[in-house]
Amino acid sequence: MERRVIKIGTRKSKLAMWQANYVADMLDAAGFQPQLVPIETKGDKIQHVALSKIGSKGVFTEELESMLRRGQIDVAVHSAKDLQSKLPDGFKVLSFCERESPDDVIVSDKEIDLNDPKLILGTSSTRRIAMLKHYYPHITTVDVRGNLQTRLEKMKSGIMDGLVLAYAGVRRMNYDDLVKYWFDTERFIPPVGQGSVAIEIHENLPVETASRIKMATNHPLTEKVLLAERAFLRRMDGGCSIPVFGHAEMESDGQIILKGGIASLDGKELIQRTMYGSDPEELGTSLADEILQSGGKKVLEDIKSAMS
Ligand SMILES: NCc1[nH]cc(CCC(=O)O)c1CC(=O)O
Repeated sequence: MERRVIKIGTRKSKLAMWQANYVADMLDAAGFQPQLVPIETKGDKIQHVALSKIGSKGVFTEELESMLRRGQIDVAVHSAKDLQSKLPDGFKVLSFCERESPDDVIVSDKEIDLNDPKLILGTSSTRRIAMLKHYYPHITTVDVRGNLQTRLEKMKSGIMDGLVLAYAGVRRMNYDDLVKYWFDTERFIPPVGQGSVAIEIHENLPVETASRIKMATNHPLTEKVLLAERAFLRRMDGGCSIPVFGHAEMESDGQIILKGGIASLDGKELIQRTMYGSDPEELGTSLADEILQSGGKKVLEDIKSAMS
């Protein structure tokens, strides 16, 4: 039988290419003929502006989605964390690949003492900044954007002592030996989706092909917890520039445990709750409602008005 070609749309950064190759390998093993189609997105081109200021949702996904819609690619590979919680009409997440550790770490070429009153850490994430301000108010943060390689160069030039990054990306780029501190998942809850690679498709992809791709790439356990996290994010109406965090795991009895919350931009307020459930959508939505009713709504509105 002829191997069906699957065109995989991806961003061009090294990490994005790692993710696309990871999916390509799984498709190859399942009898497809994968082909990478690397493209540059708006989010990659605008590097000097903080992401929270570019503002528009989907700066990393729009171009890939228009190629999916036109059938120029069959699937788009993203970090699950970069995918909007509400996809445009006609699109869906087909697969969530097996999750790597979702935690944040500090990467540096020297030892890091979190109690050092002069410590300067690089990050552009409003969530990481708010969390740092909350738990370590003496730490100074500086904005740093660009791909992992660019960020590491900026760090080595001495502007900052270390970078706060997702361990998953660090691992995939083989920078394990630069990890100097591992944040505790219980306190420093990661963002929704961190650590999992997601495959997005448009509904015009033939159902038969879609289901074969899903069989070859989807990790059902990861899918279940990610659906809970994403339902939570959708209800929170967060967007990537709001310090919303959420992380779900499967308990041994088959229940999902979902922890999540929101912080104010200055880190002074941090609302966090934990909930158990078996239906991912219901669980995610209930946790968000609980947080919104417990002061989260006010925090969210204050952030939105500060940003507009
Ligand atoms: N913010 C960008 C981004 N998008 C995905 C990852 C890698 C981790 C992942 O795939 O979840 C990173 C780097 C980081 O946050 O340190």
